[in-house]
Amino acid sequence: MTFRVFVDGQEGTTGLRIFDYLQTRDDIEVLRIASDRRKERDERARLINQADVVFLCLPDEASREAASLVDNPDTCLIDASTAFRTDPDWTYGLPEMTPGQRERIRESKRIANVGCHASAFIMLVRPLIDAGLLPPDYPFSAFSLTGYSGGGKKMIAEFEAATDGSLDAPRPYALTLVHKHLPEMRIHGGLERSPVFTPIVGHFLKGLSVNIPLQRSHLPEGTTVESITRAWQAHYDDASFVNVMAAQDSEALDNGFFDVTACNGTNRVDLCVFGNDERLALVSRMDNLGKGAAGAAVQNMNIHLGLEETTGLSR
Ligand SMILES: NC(=O)C1=CN([C@@H]2O[C@H](COP(=O)(O)OP(=O)(O)OC[C@H]3O[C@@H](n4cnc5c(N)ncnc54)[C@H](OP(=O)(O)O)[C@@H]3O)[C@@H](O)[C@H]2O)C=CC1
Ligand SMILES: CC(=O)N[C@@H](CCC(=O)OP(=O)(O)O)C(=O)O
Repeated sequence: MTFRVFVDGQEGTTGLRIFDYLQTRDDIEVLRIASDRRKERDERARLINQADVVFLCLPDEASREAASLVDNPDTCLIDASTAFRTDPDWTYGLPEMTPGQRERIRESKRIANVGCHASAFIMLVRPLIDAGLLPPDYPFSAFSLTGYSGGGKKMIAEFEAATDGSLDAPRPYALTLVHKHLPEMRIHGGLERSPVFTPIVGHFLKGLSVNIPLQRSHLPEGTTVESITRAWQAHYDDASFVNVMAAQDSEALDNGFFDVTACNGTNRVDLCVFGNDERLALVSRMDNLGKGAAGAAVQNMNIHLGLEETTGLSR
C-alpha cells in the first residue's frame, strides 16, 4: 500500500530534511507543490486534502492557517511548529513519553511534533518524575547547546555569512527566560512550574544537548546515579531510538568531554546522568534536525500509519 504525503513548507530546513527521508521510500508517494505556488492558499488546500499525512514545516501562523484548510476527515496533520504543542485537541508527538502515547499518536489525526530543546528536556525528566525520583515541584533549571540549523533558513544564512569570525563563539539567547518551549516542557514534563531555561547556539550546523543540574540534598533519599539509570532503562526498554548510557561507559565521554554532535545523522537520543553524592547532571543529546524535528516527524508518521516505527530512520 502507498500513502500520499504532502510537505507544506517543503523548501524550509525541516521540510527539506523530511523530504530527504521520504524520497527513498517506495511506500510513500510525495505530493509536490510547484515552487512558485508554495504559498498559495488554494493550491496548498488542494494538496492538503489529497494527502493521508501532511507535514506542516512552517512558521506558527502559517501552520494555524494550514490546519484551518483541512476538510478531508482522513487527513492527518503532523505540525512541526510551536502552535499546537499544548493544545488538548492535539496529540504530543513524543511516542516514548508515557505508556499509551504511541497508541494516541496512532489514533490521532492531529499530531504536534516536539520542540527540539523540549523533547531533549522531557525525555530526561518525565520518567523520573513519574517514578518518584524527582519531585514535580523541584526548582528545575537547564541549559541547551544547539547547532544553528535550529534557527531555520534565516539563522543558517546568518551563520554561514559571518566569515569575519563574529559568530564563532557560543551565544546564549532567550535571556528574557520565556523561551517558547517552556509550556511544553512544563506540561509534558510533568513539572509544577517552568524551568529556568537558557539555550546557547554554537557555530556548528546541528547537534543538541540539554543539561539539567540537580542538588542531591533537595531530592528524595533514593535518587542516585544508579536509580536514575535503572528508571530510564525500565521506561525506555522497548524504545528503539533511546540509548541510556552509563556515565562510566566510554561512549558517554570523549577523553572527558561530552560530544553534543554524537547523534548527528540519526534519530537516536542518548541519555546519561553524571555526578556524585552531592550533585547530579542529567544530560541528553540528539540531532536537532533528527529526533528533534524531521526524524521525530517521520517516526510519528510511521506510527500513525501503522508501519514499523523505525522505517527509513537510523539509530
Ligand atoms: N530547524 C529546526 O531544527 C526545527 C524547526 N522546527 C519548527 O519547524 C517549523 C519550520 O522550521 P524551519 O524548517 O526551521 O524553518 P525555515 O524558515 O527553514 O522554513 C520555513 C518554510 O516555510 C515557508 N513558509 C513560510 N510561510 C509560508 C506560508 N504562508 N505558506 C507556505 N510556506 C511558507 C518558508 O518559505 P520560504 O522558502 O519562502 O522562506 C520556508 O520554506 C517552524 O515552526 C520551526 O519552529 C521544529 C523543530 C526543529
Ligand atoms: C537555534 C534556535 O534558534 N533554535 C530554536 C529551536 C528550534 C526548535 O526546535 O523549535 P521550534 O520547533 O519550537 O521552533 C529556538 O531555540 O527557538
